Amino acid sequence: MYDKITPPTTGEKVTFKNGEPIVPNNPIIPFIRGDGTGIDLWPATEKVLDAAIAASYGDQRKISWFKVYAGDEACELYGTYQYLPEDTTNAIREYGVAIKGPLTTPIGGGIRSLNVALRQIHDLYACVRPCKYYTGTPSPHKTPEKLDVIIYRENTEDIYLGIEWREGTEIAEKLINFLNTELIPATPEHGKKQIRLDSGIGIKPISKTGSQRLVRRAIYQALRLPKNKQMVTLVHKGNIMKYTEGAFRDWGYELATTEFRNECITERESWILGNKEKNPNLSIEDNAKMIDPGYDSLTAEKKAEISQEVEGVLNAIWETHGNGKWKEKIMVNDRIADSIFQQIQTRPDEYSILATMNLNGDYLSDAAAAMVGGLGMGPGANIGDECAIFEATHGTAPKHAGLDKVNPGSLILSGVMMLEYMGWQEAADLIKKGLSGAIANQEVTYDLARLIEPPVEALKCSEFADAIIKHFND
Ligand SMILES: NC(=O)C1=CN([C@@H]2O[C@H](COP(=O)(O)OP(=O)(O)OC[C@H]3O[C@@H](n4cnc5c(N)ncnc54)[C@H](OP(=O)(O)O)[C@@H]3O)[C@@H](O)[C@H]2O)C=CC1
Ligand SMILES: O=C(O)CCC(=O)C(=O)O
Ligand SMILES: [Mg+2]
Repeated sequence: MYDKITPPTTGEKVTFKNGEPIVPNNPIIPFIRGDGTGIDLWPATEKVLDAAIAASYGDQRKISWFKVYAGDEACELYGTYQYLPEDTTNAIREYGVAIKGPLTTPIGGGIRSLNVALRQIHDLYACVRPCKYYTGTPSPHKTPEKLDVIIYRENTEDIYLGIEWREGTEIAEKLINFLNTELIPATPEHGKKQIRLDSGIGIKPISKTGSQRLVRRAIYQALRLPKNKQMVTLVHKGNIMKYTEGAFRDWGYELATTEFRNECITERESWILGNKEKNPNLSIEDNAKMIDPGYDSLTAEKKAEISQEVEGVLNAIWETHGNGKWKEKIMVNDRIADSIFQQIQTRPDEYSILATMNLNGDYLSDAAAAMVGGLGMGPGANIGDECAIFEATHGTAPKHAGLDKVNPGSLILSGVMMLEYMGWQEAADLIKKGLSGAIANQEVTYDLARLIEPPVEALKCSEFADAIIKHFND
């Protein structure tokens, strides 16, 4: 079945039922070492995962690792330009759960991202990136411990669909002419806008299906969190791009208030109910004024719309959510993308799950990781209904490659996410304990060592892995 790889002789496949993995005690897990610093990160990660599993379960549980190839290593084995062989995608499909190091993507020309290709091929529509502070981690932020968010980033559309045409090509020119002469004039709201002929063109599709399945996963995750963290924030730039970013927000709210009606309350609904709770005799119009401070200067039509909204909410959910019952529900709100970047810094503890489209989530996950110690501490997972691939938020960091230097914390914590996904919580907890112990003892790699005052001597990547294992016994 495979051309150049051979699965381990012992172990079984992970299977899936209703989107959840069923994990045997000896799963076969494909791994991609990765380009650049992958050569340093993967051995450190494998060592820590194996040690934690052995310490937690003895010989009752064990991963049989299955080496598969992508990126530079794949070209060495399979030949020129064979960056993502079918062997690799077939193995990931067959075994269901995989983990990978980073893979290089050239800028401008060259191959399209292998990382993105893997997410697309396996329909791993939710990119899940928790940003949580480990005590003692040096951070550029004053109160990093207040940040504890999980970014749910849509992982298959928006810029990831990758539909674009280079400036000057026949199709780009054809498309620009079609837009300028037919589509834009046919859409009155676009006025006299025209696209310059020397433009590259990219298409940014945001679908209702893609948005809602992502938000659905985010809400399910919120249901698993403690009550005070049950909050989902829809991140968008809907003030500028109404039918893509704005639609993402609207579809998110629609899902929350239909499929999860009993579990969710929106922020605006909470204001309407809260106003009536404080003053049971409040008129619909006065309530409308309170939820929309600019109410008095609105048109009659807009005022009527807001009053209808208030009346609609009271009629629909006063019985089920009123009299403070809404405080027990998942709070769904939304924030404009630029604003959320400052909000997570100025009011980090007011956020929990951030549901985003693709590009916003890409930026936001690096920025949030920086607050809790940097990219060396940023884990991630790409989750679909019948497959999952775990990988760090960062890339190949080529200038550090092969130096046994970079922080493996991000890939190790991605492994922790994998263990949790598999239900192997004891091993996951042991690694978190070891990591916390190493950091508290200032046994850290260069990226964290340079932030500590006074600076401490940095451990190598491999030494940090050993330190984590040593601190299992703290
Ligand atoms: N999922 C994936 O595989 C991803 C792949 N990429 C690809 O990676 C390549 C390089 O991208 P680039 O923009 O340089 O971004 P990187 O994330 O690879 O690196 C940027 C900087 O982040 C810091 N950093 C990254 N990883 C670690 C780590 N493990 N420990 C400590 N610090 C770390 C380093 O900062 P400093 O030097 O200041 O210490 C590094 O120079 C590109 O080809 C890009 O497309 C990018 C993102 C994700
Ligand atoms: O695939 C790449 O090169 C970049 C991917 C990326 O930035 C991400 O997954 O956050
Ligand atoms: Mg990124």
